Amino acid sequence: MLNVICAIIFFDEKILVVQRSDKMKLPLKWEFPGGKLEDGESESDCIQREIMEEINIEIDVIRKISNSIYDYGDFKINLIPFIARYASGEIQLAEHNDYKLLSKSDLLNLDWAEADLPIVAELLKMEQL
Ligand SMILES: Nc1nc2c([nH]c(=O)n2[C@@H]2O[C@H](COP(=O)(O)OP(=O)(O)OP(=O)(O)O)[C@@H](O)[C@H]2O)c(=O)[nH]1
Repeated sequence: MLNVICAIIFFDEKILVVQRSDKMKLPLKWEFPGGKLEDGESESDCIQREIMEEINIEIDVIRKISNSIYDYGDFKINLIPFIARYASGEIQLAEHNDYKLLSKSDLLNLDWAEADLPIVAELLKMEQL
């Protein structure tokens, strides 16, 4: 099983979501930025590294929320989400096709990677960070 860390990054009340490119696995699906945990790496180091590599910004990690295990058929993932706050830098996409800053109530309108759906549902229920 693949351990993937992702970040739900708040810019004030808005949340950053990114769209996979048509050349990636799960083409054009929306997800939270992140990536695979490397051997010996802490989850917190992993998410800060991935966000800098993919989005070019610094974040403050706040806390972990419930993980989501999903079997895509050809691979199975354990998706581990962290709530975070934007700290500094300008968004520049290295791999993704597009991004949006959305309020919580708009999240459900996207075509999400399946593994993200329980995470989006939990986020919608959350009263505060
Ligand atoms: N970063 C990220 N990955 C997710 C999410 N949801 C989800 O199913 N995934 C899947 O987790 C897998 C690992 O993420 P990745 O970004 O490191 O993988 P990748 O396919 O871009 O890289 P690869 O081509 O080297 O395998 C991807 O297949 C991706 O589709 C999510 O919210 N964020």
